[in-house]
Amino acid sequence: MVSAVSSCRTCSRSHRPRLGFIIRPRHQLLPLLLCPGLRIPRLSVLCAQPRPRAMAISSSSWELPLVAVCQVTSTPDKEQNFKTCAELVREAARLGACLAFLPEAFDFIARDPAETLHLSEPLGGNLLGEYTQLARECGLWLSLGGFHERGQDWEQTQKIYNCHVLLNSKGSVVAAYRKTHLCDVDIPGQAPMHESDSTMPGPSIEPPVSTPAGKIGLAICYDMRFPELSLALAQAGAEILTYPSAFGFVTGPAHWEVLLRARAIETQCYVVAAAQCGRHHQKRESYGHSMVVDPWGTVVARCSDGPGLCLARIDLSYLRQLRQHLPVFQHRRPDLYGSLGHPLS
Ligand SMILES: O=C(O)CNC(=O)[C@H](CS)NC(=O)CCC(=O)C(=O)O
Repeated sequence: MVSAVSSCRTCSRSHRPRLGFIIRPRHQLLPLLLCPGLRIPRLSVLCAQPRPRAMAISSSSWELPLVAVCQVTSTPDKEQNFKTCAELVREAARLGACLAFLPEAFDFIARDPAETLHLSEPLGGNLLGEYTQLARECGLWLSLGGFHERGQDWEQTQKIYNCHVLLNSKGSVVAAYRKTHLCDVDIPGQAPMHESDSTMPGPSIEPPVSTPAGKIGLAICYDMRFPELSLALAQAGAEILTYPSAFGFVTGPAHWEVLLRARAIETQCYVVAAAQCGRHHQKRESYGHSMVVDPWGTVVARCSDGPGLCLARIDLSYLRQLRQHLPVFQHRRPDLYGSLGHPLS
């Protein structure tokens, strides 16, 4: 089967396909023929949609939008970080993704707050210019998960925003969300995090944005601990929630996957979480485990250890079916606990 020459479903040419794997319901791995022209970076898992048995498959999964989740180890070296991210984004485009997600602090992870401030840039700076060109060159949308942004108030505050920027395939900024919950935590066994030393909390939640993969609600990392935000985004129409992250090694194993799956199940959204991994410098290390969760709560794609990417298809007809079968948003009791879902209107 591997050596047969056939018409490729990825590039439509005839060639000898190469063997990859697809995850099936209940975590069976099934062999899959992949396009050999594509250099697959450290593990790419293409995922079928696991569904509850009763749900029909309405369309061929090959027609569904494909998204790529990039996992990197940012360091204080901005130029090198850009090179690594750009390589993954180009790979995502070659693999057919319409949207690539980069993690929080994709631009850099500095050694201390002073270095963070020193390396930061405004949205109109050089780095965003390079990403604009990259989006255009590759013809895909980019979720830039957490950019250290010098905002309009930089001169007065001398602090930055942790800004999640969404670029369309022409490289235009279509949304910018500034992290609203800052991570000021001291957890035994993990380096203390005092994000507010260098960063201002964002003033608002952004309405979900229409993209080729679905309506995206923007959030960042620590925000995932606040279901109020994800419910507000879901009630405002989000179909995909995004949590670009840099989780630590104590909270990571305990909370990361549980929180992401809970947010997916309770909002009935896809959840995309691109993560930092590995050692950034002497004082900082991140947990990795980038993943995509479907609205049923199944992890449909995950990155392996180290930098790389994984891919998932987004099936909005499945999401709509699931919301019909399990209409939790019609069963809420705001008369008992108030309404969390209308701050965006
Ligand atoms: O520092 C930067 O440059 C970018 N910002 C971050 O990495 C932020 C603040 S230190 N990290 C988190 O929010 C981790 C949350 C976390 O680990 C948890 O919720 O358990």
